[in-house]
Amino acid sequence: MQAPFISPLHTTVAATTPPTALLPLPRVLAAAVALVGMMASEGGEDHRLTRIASAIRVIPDFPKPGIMFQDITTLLLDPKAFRDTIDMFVERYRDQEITIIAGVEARGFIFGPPIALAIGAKFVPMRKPKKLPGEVISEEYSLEYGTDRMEMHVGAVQPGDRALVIDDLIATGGTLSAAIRLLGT
Ligand SMILES: O=P(O)(O)OC[C@H]1O[C@H](OP(=O)(O)OP(=O)(O)O)[C@H](O)[C@@H]1O
Ligand SMILES: Nc1ncnc2[nH]cnc12
Repeated sequence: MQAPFISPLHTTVAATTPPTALLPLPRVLAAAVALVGMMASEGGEDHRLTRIASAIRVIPDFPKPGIMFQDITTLLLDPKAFRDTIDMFVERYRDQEITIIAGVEARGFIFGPPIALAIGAKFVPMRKPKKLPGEVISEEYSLEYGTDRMEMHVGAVQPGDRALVIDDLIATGGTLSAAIRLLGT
């Protein structure tokens, strides 16, 4: 089994300290979702994690030297591991009054919608620049290998909404932080 990819924000941001005080409206149950972050914080307590961890392929030096790329496309080829992944998030968040799943392009678009449907929440896409047709708000952020900008439709989130951000992993945390700032805006 590969070594779990460390996702330091998951426990502090998503699991234990929702930064609702920082972002009063809409309330953001911050959310991090890093599949592998969950593995790192929960160890081997759930037998499903072993299969999920094994299903994620690690490709060294992609897209540039020094990056250990965590490839979730191999997880998608394993229906049981994919199902277990969705189920674990649903079990964790279904009773937390979440009204919005915010999925980060592109891999948050794979995991976010099934979780949203299962918990009865709206799905809000957080997109790369110039993809959304309506009025947008945007945030720039730094990545492990570059910079990017994220956009969200104005009005997608209403006061009182409680949002969960879904993505496949956290590396620097820049993407997740940008998503939280956007939702707070
Ligand atoms: O914690 P961070 O350093 O911000 O990195 C994590 C982000 O990087 C990856 O997406 P990427 O920007 O590569 O876009 P993609 O999903 O479209 O490939 C990943 O899916 C996260 O969104
Ligand atoms: N190490 C990594 N693996 C997969 N996607 C990433 N995005 C940023 N860093 C990454």
